[in-house]
Amino acid sequence: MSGKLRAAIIGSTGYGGVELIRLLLQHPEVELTSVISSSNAGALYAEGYPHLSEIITDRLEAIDVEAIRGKADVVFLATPHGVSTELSPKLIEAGLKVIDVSGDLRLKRGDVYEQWYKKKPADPAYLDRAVYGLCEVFGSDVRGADLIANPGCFPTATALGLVPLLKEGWIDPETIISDAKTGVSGAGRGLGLAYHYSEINESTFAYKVNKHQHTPEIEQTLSRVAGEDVTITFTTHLLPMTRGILVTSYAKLKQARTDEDVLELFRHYYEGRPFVRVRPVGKWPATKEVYGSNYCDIGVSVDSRTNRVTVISVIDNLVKGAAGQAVQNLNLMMGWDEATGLAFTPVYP
Ligand SMILES: NC(=O)C1=CN([C@@H]2O[C@H](COP(=O)(O)OP(=O)(O)OC[C@H]3O[C@@H](n4cnc5c(N)ncnc54)[C@H](OP(=O)(O)O)[C@@H]3O)[C@@H](O)[C@H]2O)C=CC1
Ligand SMILES: CC(=O)N[C@@H](CCC(=O)OP(=O)(O)O)C(=O)O
Repeated sequence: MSGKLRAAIIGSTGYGGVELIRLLLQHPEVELTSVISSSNAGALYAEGYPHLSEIITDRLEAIDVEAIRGKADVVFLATPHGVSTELSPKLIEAGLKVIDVSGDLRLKRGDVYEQWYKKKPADPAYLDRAVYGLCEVFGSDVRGADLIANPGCFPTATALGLVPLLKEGWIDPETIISDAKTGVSGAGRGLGLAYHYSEINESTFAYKVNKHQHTPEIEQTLSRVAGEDVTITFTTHLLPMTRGILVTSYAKLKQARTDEDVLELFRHYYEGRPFVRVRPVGKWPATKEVYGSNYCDIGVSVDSRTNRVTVISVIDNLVKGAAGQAVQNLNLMMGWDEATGLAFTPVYP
């Protein structure tokens, strides 16, 4: 026994799962004990991911709650929507801690989940029990929790760019528009026509317009922070890049403010938070500047003619938008330093 926390990953063969492996392998308090697959148990993990040859020599294991209980203390679920709905209650009842990277436990209202995900919602007892792990905003709820709903990629970037303004009541909640762009790894490793090289290369397009499943998740966070119902216009676009999300949000300020006022508000709100970097006025963040890292970089500006604020936030969808925030949540759950195992620099260029 190493004395480390033992971790298993269900959905380990997907992009979220393989990113969790990268992060957990160099986490000083964690030992990765089980990589699990619903479809390929028995195969060598590295056969599907040759970049991990001689690094991960394990074979994939089947989903077996009893076996997982014998090998792990915490389970990460990086599975398609609908899987955690069924599996998380069983894992929790077996005494395991669970961090769910999928959308199944994020929305507190089952009817809203069903409307946007077109799937049966989880048992309300587990929706109540799941702590929504947007670390910089609700991190204090995560300490000591055993079931975490890890936020979605777009909701992380969008909410971090709007929360300080709503918390202080600086913007009119009815005027928020968020325009989001993502790389193709956001869609996972599965094949799809839209992600075919010749379809997305040298092209860009909007998708799920007014129907994106992250809309109610963003609204749930913003409403919680604002203390009133917030409804936003949210549009996602696919770009020909592998990783990265950039969200541009616009809203009407209730009073005249300057660039410096808004900058100061953001700097104050995120003071001491290791993964949010607020850029100086006029310096706009790029996705490449957070590539492979757990940072969310934010730039702000006020248009004095319209008294609208523009906020630009960027993350790596697979790190701060998925595996990195999941590890950050693990750190908070366990009472470790929030940045344990995550203090690496972005890959640049
Ligand atoms: N990609 C991203 O940027 C982000 C993804 N997410 C969410 O994380 C989750 C995983 O996404 P991602 O890794 O991109 O997706 P992938 O499609 O790359 O991987 C999903 C994995 O789930 C496993 N799986 C499929 N069906 C089942 C099943 N019935 N039971 C258990 N496991 C199953 C598959 O592996 P196998 O067949 O080996 O079991 C597959 O490798 C999704 O819910 C996604 O929405 C969240 C934030 C960002
Ligand atoms: C490019 C692409 O398709 N991205 C996905 C990102 C969603 C995701 O990753 O899933 P969660 O709902 O679990 O956060 C999408 O827009 O639906």
